[in-house]
Order: sequence, then C-alpha cells, then structure tokens
Amino acid sequence: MAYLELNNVSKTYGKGANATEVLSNINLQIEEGEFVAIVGFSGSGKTTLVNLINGLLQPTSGEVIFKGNPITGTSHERGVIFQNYSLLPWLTVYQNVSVAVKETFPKENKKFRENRVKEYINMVNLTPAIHKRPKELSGGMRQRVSIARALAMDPEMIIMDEPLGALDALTRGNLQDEILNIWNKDKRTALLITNDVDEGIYMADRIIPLRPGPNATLGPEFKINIDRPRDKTSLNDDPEFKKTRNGIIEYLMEIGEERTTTETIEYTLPDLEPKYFD
Ligand SMILES: Nc1ncnc2c1ncn2[C@@H]1O[C@H](COP(=O)(O)OP(=O)(O)OP(=O)(O)O)[C@@H](O)[C@H]1O
Repeated sequence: MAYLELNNVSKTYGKGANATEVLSNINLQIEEGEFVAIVGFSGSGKTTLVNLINGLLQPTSGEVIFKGNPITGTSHERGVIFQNYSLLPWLTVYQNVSVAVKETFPKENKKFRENRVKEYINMVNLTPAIHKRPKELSGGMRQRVSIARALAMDPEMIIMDEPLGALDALTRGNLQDEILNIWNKDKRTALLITNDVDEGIYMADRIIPLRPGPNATLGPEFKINIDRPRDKTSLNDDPEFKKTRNGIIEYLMEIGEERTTTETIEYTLPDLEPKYFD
C-alpha cells in the first residue's frame, strides 16, 4: 500500500440538474518521501483535489487513503500551503505563526516554541517584519508567512496549492529551494499543484497533468530523471530537462486543444422586454 492513495475518486458539486462532476475517476499513488507535482489548467479541479487530500472535502465516490486509513478530516500530519495565504488579519507575523506552533506543540515549553516561530520566520526572510500585521505586508510577504506557518507545524506531508504563483521570480526561486531543503532534510512527502511546468520539473520526482474539467482525470505521468540537487542555471541546457519539458508541454497543448474544440457552452439569455425611458 502506498503512503497516499486515491482510488477511483470522483467529486461532484451540486445536486440534480445542477450537479457537476468536477473530478472523475482519479487514481493516484504517492510513496513516502516522494515529491509529486500536478500541473493543470485554471479551473480544472486542482484545489478540489487538494481539499480531498487535506480532508476538507470528502469524495462523492472512491476513497482517499493516507497511511492505510481513509481520510476523514484535516490533520497536522498533512500541512497545506494555500494559494490565498489565509492569515489572521488582526495578528502579527509572529503571532500568526505562533498560533500554529502552539497548536502543534502544546506540550513543548515556551522557549522551544518561541525559537521555532523565529526560526521559520527567519527562513522566509521576514525577521524585519516580524511585528507587522498582514495588511502592512505585500502579497509575496503574506505568502511567505503562510509558508513559514505551514512548515513550522512540522507536517509529514507538505501539500502545496500553487503557493508561489503570486511571487516575483527571485523570491519564488528562493522559496522553491527552501521547500526542497525541508522536504529533503526531514524526508517529507510532498505534493505540489502548479501551473508552471519548469517549477514542477525543478522540484518534483514525477509530474502528472490534470486533464481539464468537468470530469477532470489525471493524465500519464512524466518521470523527472534529473539528479538532485538540481542546478537551476544549468537546467535549461540539460537535454533531459528539454526532453521532459517538451513532452509535458506538448501533452498539455494537445489536451488544451481538445478542450477548446469539443467544449460547447450554451448561454441562456434572460427573457427581458426592452425598457424605454422617456
Ligand atoms: N464548493 C463548490 N461548489 C460548486 N462548484 C465548485 C465549488 N468549488 C469549486 N467548484 C467548481 O469546480 C471547478 C473546479 O474548481 P477548483 O477550484 O477545484 O479548480 P482549480 O483548478 O483549483 O482552479 P484555479 O486554478 O482557478 O484555482 C470550477 O468550475 C469551480 O467553479
């Protein structure tokens, strides 16, 4: 049995005539210690998939199994870095991370917790902003707080829902490396949802495309046969990188075209009498 398993998972939103099956028949196995990336189009169901694995949603059919047991709710063992930072606006950077650390390590002493909060804030280079509130931070800084908060909780599995999308290239690159360091050093398991193929190749062991929804399914996996640690600057010239990148992009273009040629959208216009005003 794999560390995480999704067996024939489907998720439908709505009921009766309004029902839409967003995900259909998703099968995914992730082994302990693996880093898997899922790439997909906007609106294809990526966040729905993350929430099923996180335990915020239950599948309509099929099963999501974590370490041999069905997932029935959220757990500290699986830490999620969300797309939209979800910080508590009335708390400072320190306090936002501290709340999470307190919840995860209730038995540890104050000094341990303080050190842990400071360590993770420092890791995302936010020590100078430690006493600021979210409204005083840029979008990128807020996302860094949310990364520090998730990682400070010491999750066994790190689940990332497009966590770096809003960041500038330099910050994005640094945080990719920080996440990889933590994953590697502490032998975590990681699932990254991204729309950036290069990011997926740089970080993951395997990339799996999510075919566009409704009825989104997972496409064939692409193994990344590039030794670690990977070097960003020389990656562009690596023949294996080019081959993998081309393969994934061609596949995404193919399914993207299918989507635009087979999709029929019907719009019902409101049946309104024109109204004239004097
Ligand atoms: N609670 C809900 N009720 C009804 N429909 C929903 C709900 N949540 C999501 N959807 C629909 O399911 C589809 C997939 O949404 P989801 O957020 O999982 O996609 P996504 O790939 O993460 O999108 P994006 O890349 O834009 O963030 C969308 O069409 C969305 O409108």
